[in-house]
Amino acid sequence: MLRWLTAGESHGQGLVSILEGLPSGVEITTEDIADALARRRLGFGRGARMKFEADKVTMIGGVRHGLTLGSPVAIEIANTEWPKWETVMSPDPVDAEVLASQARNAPLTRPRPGHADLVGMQKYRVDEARPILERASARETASRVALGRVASAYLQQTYGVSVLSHVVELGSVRAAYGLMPTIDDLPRIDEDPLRCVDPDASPKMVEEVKSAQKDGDTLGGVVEVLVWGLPPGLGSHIQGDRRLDARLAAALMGIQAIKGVEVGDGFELARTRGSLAHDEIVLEGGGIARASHRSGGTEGGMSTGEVLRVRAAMKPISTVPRALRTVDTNTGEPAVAHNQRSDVCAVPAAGVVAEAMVALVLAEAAVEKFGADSVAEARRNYESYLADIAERGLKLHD
Ligand SMILES: Cc1cc2nc3c(=O)[nH]c(=O)nc-3n(C[C@H](O)[C@H](O)[C@H](O)COP(=O)(O)O)c2cc1C
Ligand SMILES: C=C(O[C@@H]1CC(C(=O)O)=C[C@@H](OP(=O)(O)O)[C@H]1O)C(=O)O
Repeated sequence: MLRWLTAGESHGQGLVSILEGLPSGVEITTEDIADALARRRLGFGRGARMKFEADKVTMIGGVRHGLTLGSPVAIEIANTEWPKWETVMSPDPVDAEVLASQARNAPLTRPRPGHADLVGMQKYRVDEARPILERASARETASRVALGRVASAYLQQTYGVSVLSHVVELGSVRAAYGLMPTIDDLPRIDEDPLRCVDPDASPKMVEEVKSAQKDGDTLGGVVEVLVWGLPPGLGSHIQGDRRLDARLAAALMGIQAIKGVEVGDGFELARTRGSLAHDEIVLEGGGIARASHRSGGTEGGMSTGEVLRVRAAMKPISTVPRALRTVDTNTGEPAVAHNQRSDVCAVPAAGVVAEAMVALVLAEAAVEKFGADSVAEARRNYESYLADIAERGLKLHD
Protein backbone atom coordinates (compact mmCIF):
# COMPACT_ATOMS: atom_id res chain seq x y z
CA MET A 1 0.00 0.00 0.00
CA LEU A 2 1.29 3.44 -0.94
CA ARG A 3 -0.09 6.53 0.76
CA TRP A 4 0.82 10.18 0.88
CA LEU A 5 -0.14 13.32 2.71
CA THR A 6 0.86 16.98 2.55
CA ALA A 7 0.61 19.82 5.09
CA GLY A 8 1.45 23.49 5.23
CA GLU A 9 0.05 26.90 4.27
CA SER A 10 0.97 29.09 1.32
CA HIS A 11 2.66 31.75 3.48
CA GLY A 12 3.47 29.49 6.42
CA GLN A 13 6.93 28.38 7.43
CA GLY A 14 6.96 25.64 4.82
CA LEU A 15 5.35 22.54 3.38
CA VAL A 16 5.74 19.03 4.71
CA SER A 17 4.95 15.86 2.80
CA ILE A 18 5.13 12.15 3.53
CA LEU A 19 5.13 9.19 1.15
CA GLU A 20 4.81 5.80 2.79
CA GLY A 21 4.96 2.38 1.18
CA LEU A 22 7.78 2.65 -1.38
CA PRO A 23 10.36 -0.16 -1.46
CA SER A 24 13.93 0.21 -0.29
CA GLY A 25 16.61 0.87 -2.89
CA VAL A 26 15.09 3.72 -4.94
CA GLU A 27 17.84 6.18 -5.87
CA ILE A 28 16.82 9.74 -5.03
CA THR A 29 18.69 12.89 -3.97
CA THR A 30 17.78 16.33 -2.67
CA GLU A 31 19.00 17.71 -6.00
CA ASP A 32 16.55 15.50 -7.95
CA ILE A 33 13.68 16.93 -5.93
CA ALA A 34 14.97 20.51 -6.23
CA ASP A 35 15.17 20.07 -10.03
CA ALA A 36 11.58 18.81 -10.17
CA LEU A 37 10.43 21.81 -8.12
CA ALA A 38 12.34 24.15 -10.44
CA ARG A 39 10.38 22.71 -13.41
CA ARG A 40 7.10 23.55 -11.64
CA ARG A 41 8.12 27.19 -11.20
CA LEU A 42 8.79 27.70 -14.89
CA GLY A 43 6.22 28.32 -17.60
CA PHE A 44 5.11 31.58 -19.07
CA GLY A 45 2.38 33.49 -17.23
CA ARG A 46 3.29 32.93 -13.61
CA GLY A 47 3.24 35.79 -11.12
CA ALA A 48 5.96 37.68 -9.29
CA ARG A 49 6.19 35.24 -6.40
CA MET A 50 7.65 32.52 -8.63
CA LYS A 51 10.57 34.82 -9.43
CA PHE A 52 11.69 35.77 -5.97
CA GLU A 53 10.75 32.78 -3.84
CA ALA A 54 12.95 29.69 -3.79
CA ASP A 55 11.89 26.15 -2.85
CA LYS A 56 14.32 25.05 -0.16
CA VAL A 57 14.20 21.25 0.07
CA THR A 58 15.24 19.09 3.03
CA MET A 59 14.76 15.33 3.16
CA ILE A 60 13.81 14.65 6.76
CA GLY A 61 13.41 10.88 6.65
CA GLY A 62 13.20 7.70 4.62
CA VAL A 63 16.36 8.21 2.55
CA ARG A 64 19.98 7.39 3.43
CA HIS A 65 23.02 7.95 1.22
CA GLY A 66 20.82 8.52 -1.82
CA LEU A 67 18.65 5.38 -1.42
CA THR A 68 15.17 4.95 0.04
CA LEU A 69 15.04 2.80 3.17
CA GLY A 70 11.48 1.50 2.82
CA SER A 71 10.43 3.78 5.68
CA PRO A 72 8.21 6.86 5.11
CA VAL A 73 9.92 9.46 2.93
CA ALA A 74 9.44 12.86 4.57
CA ILE A 75 10.23 16.05 2.68
CA GLU A 76 10.20 19.64 3.90
CA ILE A 77 10.04 22.58 1.51
CA ALA A 78 10.73 25.81 3.34
CA ASN A 79 8.93 28.96 2.18
CA THR A 80 11.69 31.51 1.78
CA GLU A 81 9.01 34.24 2.03
CA TRP A 82 8.40 33.20 5.66
CA PRO A 83 10.24 36.10 7.36
CA LYS A 84 7.73 38.54 5.80
CA TRP A 85 4.80 36.48 7.05
CA GLU A 86 6.10 35.36 10.41
CA THR A 87 3.69 37.50 12.40
CA VAL A 88 0.62 37.13 10.19
CA MET A 89 1.00 33.35 9.99
CA SER A 90 2.47 32.73 13.45
CA PRO A 91 1.30 29.37 14.86
CA ASP A 92 1.37 30.93 18.34
CA PRO A 93 -0.96 33.71 19.52
CA VAL A 94 0.12 37.25 18.56
CA ASP A 95 -0.79 40.43 20.41
CA ALA A 96 -3.88 42.03 18.75
CA GLU A 97 -2.18 45.43 18.48
CA VAL A 98 0.86 43.95 16.74
CA LEU A 99 -1.43 42.14 14.31
CA ALA A 100 -3.49 45.27 13.62
CA SER A 101 -0.28 47.12 12.70
CA GLN A 102 0.48 44.64 9.90
CA ALA A 103 -0.90 45.69 6.50
CA ARG A 104 -0.59 42.06 5.39
CA ASN A 105 -3.08 41.09 8.07
CA ALA A 106 -5.91 43.32 6.79
CA PRO A 107 -9.04 41.13 6.84
CA LEU A 108 -9.93 39.73 3.39
CA THR A 109 -13.69 40.17 3.38
CA ARG A 110 -14.25 40.47 -0.38
CA PRO A 111 -14.17 36.79 -1.41
CA ARG A 112 -12.99 35.94 -4.94
CA PRO A 113 -15.45 34.10 -7.17
CA GLY A 114 -13.83 30.86 -8.28
CA HIS A 115 -11.53 30.49 -5.27
CA ALA A 116 -12.28 28.72 -1.98
CA ASP A 117 -12.74 32.03 -0.09
CA LEU A 118 -16.52 32.29 0.39
CA VAL A 119 -17.51 28.69 0.91
CA GLY A 120 -14.49 28.19 3.18
CA MET A 121 -15.59 31.14 5.36
CA GLN A 122 -19.09 29.62 5.57
CA LYS A 123 -17.89 26.14 6.36
CA TYR A 124 -14.97 26.82 8.75
CA ARG A 125 -16.74 29.65 10.62
CA VAL A 126 -14.11 32.33 9.95
CA ASP A 127 -14.83 36.00 9.19
CA GLU A 128 -12.28 36.53 6.47
CA ALA A 129 -10.64 34.52 3.71
CA ARG A 130 -7.01 34.36 4.94
CA PRO A 131 -7.44 31.15 6.97
CA ILE A 132 -9.00 29.51 3.91
CA LEU A 133 -6.90 30.75 0.99
CA GLU A 134 -3.68 29.82 2.76
CA ARG A 135 -4.40 26.13 2.30
CA ALA A 136 -6.56 26.37 -0.83
CA SER A 137 -3.60 27.98 -2.60
CA ALA A 138 -1.75 25.90 -5.14
CA ARG A 139 1.47 26.54 -3.23
CA GLU A 140 0.66 23.09 -1.85
CA THR A 141 1.35 21.58 -5.27
CA ALA A 142 5.09 21.97 -4.58
CA SER A 143 4.68 19.14 -2.05
CA ARG A 144 2.96 16.95 -4.60
CA VAL A 145 5.71 17.53 -7.15
CA ALA A 146 8.34 16.56 -4.55
CA LEU A 147 6.48 13.32 -3.76
CA GLY A 148 5.81 12.70 -7.45
CA ARG A 149 9.54 12.94 -8.14
CA VAL A 150 10.21 10.12 -5.69
CA ALA A 151 7.38 8.05 -7.22
CA SER A 152 8.80 8.69 -10.71
CA ALA A 153 12.25 7.52 -9.61
CA TYR A 154 10.71 4.26 -8.38
CA LEU A 155 8.76 3.77 -11.64
CA GLN A 156 11.74 4.57 -13.86
CA GLN A 157 14.30 2.52 -11.96
CA THR A 158 12.12 -0.53 -11.32
CA TYR A 159 10.08 -0.81 -14.52
CA GLY A 160 11.61 1.67 -16.98
CA VAL A 161 8.47 3.87 -16.90
CA SER A 162 8.70 7.56 -17.99
CA VAL A 163 6.08 10.24 -17.29
CA LEU A 164 5.94 13.61 -19.09
CA SER A 165 3.32 16.27 -19.81
CA HIS A 166 2.79 18.93 -22.43
CA VAL A 167 0.37 21.83 -22.91
CA VAL A 168 -2.24 21.02 -25.56
CA GLU A 169 -4.53 24.05 -25.17
CA LEU A 170 -4.08 27.48 -23.66
CA GLY A 171 -7.03 29.85 -23.75
CA SER A 172 -8.26 29.72 -27.34
CA VAL A 173 -4.98 28.35 -28.82
CA ARG A 174 -4.84 24.62 -29.57
CA ALA A 175 -1.66 22.70 -30.32
CA ALA A 176 -1.67 20.55 -33.42
CA TYR A 177 0.32 17.37 -33.02
CA GLY A 178 0.48 13.86 -34.41
CA LEU A 179 -1.42 10.97 -32.96
CA MET A 180 1.07 10.21 -30.24
CA PRO A 181 4.19 12.26 -29.54
CA THR A 182 7.19 10.27 -28.37
CA ILE A 183 9.13 11.28 -25.30
CA ASP A 184 11.75 12.92 -27.55
CA ASP A 185 9.10 15.07 -29.27
CA LEU A 186 8.10 16.82 -26.05
CA PRO A 187 9.99 20.03 -25.37
CA ARG A 188 11.70 20.47 -22.03
CA ILE A 189 10.30 23.28 -19.96
CA ASP A 190 13.61 25.15 -20.08
CA GLU A 191 13.46 24.99 -23.90
CA ASP A 192 9.89 26.18 -24.40
CA PRO A 193 8.20 28.44 -21.81
CA LEU A 194 4.88 26.80 -22.66
CA ARG A 195 6.00 23.16 -23.01
CA CYS A 196 3.94 22.84 -26.13
CA VAL A 197 4.77 20.18 -28.71
CA ASP A 198 3.57 22.37 -31.61
CA PRO A 199 6.22 25.02 -32.41
CA ASP A 200 3.61 27.14 -34.23
CA ALA A 201 1.15 27.15 -31.35
CA SER A 202 3.69 27.90 -28.61
CA PRO A 203 4.38 31.56 -29.57
CA LYS A 204 0.63 32.08 -30.05
CA MET A 205 0.09 30.84 -26.51
CA VAL A 206 2.69 33.31 -25.24
CA GLU A 207 0.84 36.12 -27.07
CA GLU A 208 -2.48 34.95 -25.62
CA VAL A 209 -1.03 35.16 -22.10
CA LYS A 210 0.43 38.62 -22.77
CA SER A 211 -2.87 39.85 -24.15
CA ALA A 212 -4.85 38.49 -21.17
CA GLN A 213 -2.36 40.14 -18.82
CA LYS A 214 -2.74 43.45 -20.63
CA ASP A 215 -6.52 43.19 -20.29
CA GLY A 216 -6.28 42.44 -16.56
CA ASP A 217 -7.54 38.94 -17.23
CA THR A 218 -6.45 35.32 -16.63
CA LEU A 219 -6.40 32.06 -18.60
CA GLY A 220 -6.79 28.32 -18.26
CA GLY A 221 -5.99 25.46 -20.60
CA VAL A 222 -5.53 21.74 -21.08
CA VAL A 223 -2.49 19.60 -20.32
CA GLU A 224 -1.80 16.04 -21.41
CA VAL A 225 0.27 13.54 -19.45
CA LEU A 226 1.89 10.68 -21.36
CA VAL A 227 3.41 7.59 -19.79
CA TRP A 228 5.70 5.20 -21.64
CA GLY A 229 6.80 1.72 -20.56
CA LEU A 230 3.90 0.57 -18.38
CA PRO A 231 3.23 -3.14 -18.09
CA PRO A 232 -0.31 -4.39 -18.74
CA GLY A 233 -2.48 -5.05 -15.69
CA LEU A 234 -2.03 -2.12 -13.28
CA GLY A 235 -5.39 -1.37 -11.64
CA SER A 236 -8.34 -3.75 -11.84
CA HIS A 237 -11.78 -4.24 -13.37
CA ILE A 238 -13.13 -5.91 -10.24
CA GLN A 239 -14.25 -2.86 -8.26
CA GLY A 240 -14.89 0.73 -9.32
CA ASP A 241 -12.45 2.23 -6.86
CA ARG A 242 -9.65 -0.06 -8.04
CA ARG A 243 -9.94 0.99 -11.68
CA LEU A 244 -6.77 2.74 -12.86
CA ASP A 245 -8.72 5.26 -14.96
CA ALA A 246 -10.92 6.17 -11.98
CA ARG A 247 -7.89 6.63 -9.74
CA LEU A 248 -6.09 8.77 -12.30
CA ALA A 249 -9.18 10.93 -12.76
CA ALA A 250 -9.58 11.44 -9.00
CA ALA A 251 -5.90 12.32 -8.59
CA LEU A 252 -5.99 14.85 -11.44
CA MET A 253 -9.29 16.38 -10.31
CA GLY A 254 -7.68 16.77 -6.90
CA ILE A 255 -5.34 19.42 -8.31
CA GLN A 256 -6.49 22.97 -7.62
CA ALA A 257 -8.50 24.44 -10.52
CA ILE A 258 -8.73 21.21 -12.57
CA LYS A 259 -12.31 20.91 -13.79
CA GLY A 260 -12.22 18.09 -16.34
CA VAL A 261 -10.27 14.90 -17.05
CA GLU A 262 -10.21 12.77 -20.19
CA VAL A 263 -8.59 9.37 -20.61
CA GLY A 264 -7.42 8.82 -24.17
CA ASP A 265 -9.82 10.36 -26.67
CA GLY A 266 -12.30 10.80 -23.79
CA PHE A 267 -15.34 12.85 -24.78
CA GLU A 268 -14.49 12.52 -28.47
CA LEU A 269 -15.07 8.75 -28.22
CA ALA A 270 -18.66 9.43 -27.22
CA ARG A 271 -19.18 11.13 -30.59
CA THR A 272 -17.59 8.25 -32.57
CA ARG A 273 -19.09 5.00 -33.86
CA GLY A 274 -17.87 1.80 -32.22
CA SER A 275 -16.17 0.62 -35.38
CA LEU A 276 -13.91 3.70 -35.19
CA ALA A 277 -13.68 4.12 -31.41
CA HIS A 278 -11.63 1.13 -30.30
CA ASP A 279 -8.03 0.06 -30.76
CA GLU A 280 -8.00 -3.07 -32.91
CA ILE A 281 -5.71 -5.86 -31.73
CA VAL A 282 -3.11 -6.79 -34.35
CA LEU A 283 0.12 -8.79 -34.60
CA GLU A 284 3.10 -6.48 -35.06
CA GLY A 285 6.63 -5.96 -33.75
CA GLY A 286 6.98 -9.51 -32.49
CA GLY A 287 3.81 -9.56 -30.40
CA ILE A 288 0.34 -8.20 -29.77
CA ALA A 289 -0.05 -4.55 -30.76
CA ARG A 290 -2.83 -1.97 -31.27
CA ALA A 291 -3.72 -0.42 -34.60
CA SER A 292 -4.56 2.92 -32.87
CA HIS A 293 -4.27 4.61 -29.46
CA ARG A 294 -7.76 5.93 -28.71
CA SER A 295 -8.27 4.26 -25.35
CA GLY A 296 -5.38 6.16 -23.77
CA GLY A 297 -3.76 2.94 -22.56
CA THR A 298 -6.46 1.59 -20.23
CA GLU A 299 -9.17 -1.00 -20.85
CA GLY A 300 -11.39 -2.43 -18.13
CA GLY A 301 -9.78 -0.13 -15.57
CA MET A 302 -6.33 -1.69 -16.19
CA SER A 303 -3.24 -0.46 -18.01
CA THR A 304 -2.99 -2.19 -21.41
CA GLY A 305 0.78 -1.79 -21.74
CA GLU A 306 0.34 0.83 -24.46
CA VAL A 307 1.23 4.50 -23.90
CA LEU A 308 -1.01 5.95 -21.18
CA ARG A 309 -2.59 9.27 -22.14
CA VAL A 310 -4.68 11.48 -19.80
CA ARG A 311 -5.71 15.11 -20.10
CA ALA A 312 -6.69 17.65 -17.47
CA ALA A 313 -8.56 20.91 -18.09
CA MET A 314 -7.68 23.85 -15.85
CA LYS A 315 -10.09 26.74 -15.32
CA PRO A 316 -8.67 30.28 -15.55
CA ILE A 317 -6.94 31.65 -12.43
CA SER A 318 -9.62 33.03 -10.12
CA THR A 319 -7.73 36.09 -8.86
CA VAL A 320 -8.76 38.20 -11.86
CA PRO A 321 -7.05 41.63 -11.85
CA ARG A 322 -10.08 43.12 -13.58
CA ALA A 323 -11.80 42.20 -10.34
CA LEU A 324 -15.10 40.36 -10.39
CA ARG A 325 -18.26 41.28 -8.50
CA THR A 326 -18.61 40.01 -4.96
CA VAL A 327 -20.14 40.97 -1.63
CA ASP A 328 -18.09 42.53 1.18
CA THR A 329 -18.91 40.15 4.02
CA ASN A 330 -17.98 42.85 6.53
CA THR A 331 -20.41 45.53 5.28
CA GLY A 332 -22.92 43.28 3.47
CA GLU A 333 -22.60 45.62 0.46
CA PRO A 334 -21.77 44.79 -3.16
CA ALA A 335 -18.04 45.13 -3.84
CA VAL A 336 -15.25 43.93 -6.11
CA ALA A 337 -13.24 40.85 -5.17
CA HIS A 338 -9.89 41.28 -3.45
CA ASN A 339 -7.05 40.99 -5.85
CA GLN A 340 -3.36 40.85 -5.05
CA ARG A 341 -0.43 39.76 -7.22
CA SER A 342 -1.23 36.48 -8.86
CA ASP A 343 -0.53 34.19 -11.80
CA VAL A 344 -2.10 35.10 -15.18
CA CYS A 345 -1.86 31.50 -16.28
CA ALA A 346 -0.38 28.45 -14.53
CA VAL A 347 -1.17 25.79 -17.14
CA PRO A 348 2.45 24.59 -17.74
CA ALA A 349 2.93 24.35 -13.96
CA ALA A 350 -0.33 22.40 -13.68
CA GLY A 351 1.15 19.97 -16.24
CA VAL A 352 4.13 19.34 -13.95
CA VAL A 353 1.76 18.81 -11.02
CA ALA A 354 -0.36 16.45 -13.16
CA GLU A 355 2.75 14.40 -13.97
CA ALA A 356 3.37 14.08 -10.23
CA MET A 357 -0.18 12.91 -9.51
CA VAL A 358 -0.08 10.40 -12.35
CA ALA A 359 3.29 9.09 -11.09
CA LEU A 360 1.91 8.69 -7.57
CA VAL A 361 -1.16 6.76 -8.76
CA LEU A 362 0.93 4.52 -11.02
CA ALA A 363 3.47 3.90 -8.25
CA GLU A 364 0.61 2.95 -5.94
CA ALA A 365 -0.79 0.51 -8.52
CA ALA A 366 2.68 -0.93 -9.21
CA VAL A 367 3.33 -1.46 -5.49
CA GLU A 368 0.02 -3.34 -5.26
CA LYS A 369 0.92 -5.59 -8.19
CA PHE A 370 4.61 -6.22 -7.63
CA GLY A 371 5.15 -5.76 -3.88
CA ALA A 372 7.24 -3.20 -2.14
CA ASP A 373 9.96 -4.31 0.19
CA SER A 374 12.90 -3.76 -2.15
CA VAL A 375 13.38 -2.55 -5.71
CA ALA A 376 15.20 -5.81 -6.55
CA GLU A 377 12.26 -7.92 -5.37
CA ALA A 378 9.69 -5.76 -7.20
CA ARG A 379 11.78 -6.03 -10.39
CA ARG A 380 12.01 -9.84 -10.09
CA ASN A 381 8.24 -10.04 -9.65
CA TYR A 382 7.73 -7.77 -12.65
CA GLU A 383 10.09 -9.77 -14.87
CA SER A 384 8.53 -13.08 -13.94
CA TYR A 385 5.05 -11.63 -14.64
CA LEU A 386 6.15 -10.53 -18.11
CA ALA A 387 7.82 -13.91 -18.75
CA ASP A 388 4.61 -15.71 -17.79
CA ILE A 389 2.57 -13.51 -20.17
CA ALA A 390 5.04 -14.37 -22.95
CA GLU A 391 4.93 -18.10 -22.17
CA ARG A 392 1.16 -18.00 -22.50
CA GLY A 393 1.48 -16.49 -26.00
CA LEU A 394 0.19 -13.06 -24.95
CA LYS A 395 3.43 -11.06 -25.24
CA LEU A 396 3.09 -7.40 -26.21
CA HIS A 397 5.05 -5.98 -29.15
CA ASP A 398 8.58 -4.61 -28.55
C1 LIG B 1 -0.01 25.64 -10.35
C2 LIG B 1 -1.21 26.47 -9.96
C3 LIG B 1 -1.06 27.83 -9.70
C4 LIG B 1 -2.15 28.61 -9.35
N1 LIG B 1 -1.97 29.94 -9.12
C5 LIG B 1 -3.03 30.70 -8.75
C6 LIG B 1 -2.90 32.10 -8.51
O1 LIG B 1 -1.81 32.67 -8.60
N2 LIG B 1 -3.99 32.79 -8.15
C7 LIG B 1 -5.22 32.21 -8.02
O2 LIG B 1 -6.19 32.86 -7.70
N3 LIG B 1 -5.40 30.90 -8.26
C8 LIG B 1 -4.32 30.13 -8.61
N4 LIG B 1 -4.49 28.80 -8.84
C9 LIG B 1 -5.81 28.24 -8.78
C10 LIG B 1 -6.35 28.16 -7.38
O3 LIG B 1 -5.50 27.39 -6.60
C11 LIG B 1 -7.76 27.58 -7.56
O4 LIG B 1 -8.47 28.41 -8.38
C12 LIG B 1 -8.52 27.49 -6.30
O5 LIG B 1 -8.01 26.44 -5.53
C13 LIG B 1 -10.00 27.20 -6.56
O6 LIG B 1 -10.12 26.19 -7.51
P1 LIG B 1 -11.03 24.93 -7.24
O7 LIG B 1 -12.44 25.40 -7.33
O8 LIG B 1 -10.69 23.93 -8.29
O9 LIG B 1 -10.60 24.47 -5.89
C14 LIG B 1 -3.42 28.00 -9.22
C15 LIG B 1 -3.58 26.62 -9.46
C16 LIG B 1 -2.49 25.86 -9.85
C17 LIG B 1 -2.68 24.39 -10.11
C1 LIG C 1 2.97 30.09 -4.40
C2 LIG C 1 2.59 29.38 -5.42
O1 LIG C 1 1.45 29.59 -6.14
C3 LIG C 1 0.51 30.49 -5.65
C4 LIG C 1 -0.81 29.86 -5.90
C5 LIG C 1 -1.90 30.81 -5.61
C6 LIG C 1 -3.27 30.26 -5.48
O2 LIG C 1 -4.18 31.03 -5.10
O3 LIG C 1 -3.48 29.07 -5.77
C7 LIG C 1 -1.67 32.17 -5.52
C8 LIG C 1 -0.32 32.78 -5.68
O4 LIG C 1 0.25 33.02 -4.42
P1 LIG C 1 0.39 34.52 -3.86
O5 LIG C 1 -1.04 34.94 -3.61
O6 LIG C 1 1.18 34.41 -2.60
O7 LIG C 1 1.08 35.30 -4.93
C9 LIG C 1 0.62 31.82 -6.38
O8 LIG C 1 1.92 32.33 -6.35
C10 LIG C 1 3.38 28.26 -5.91
O9 LIG C 1 2.92 27.64 -6.88
O10 LIG C 1 4.44 27.96 -5.32
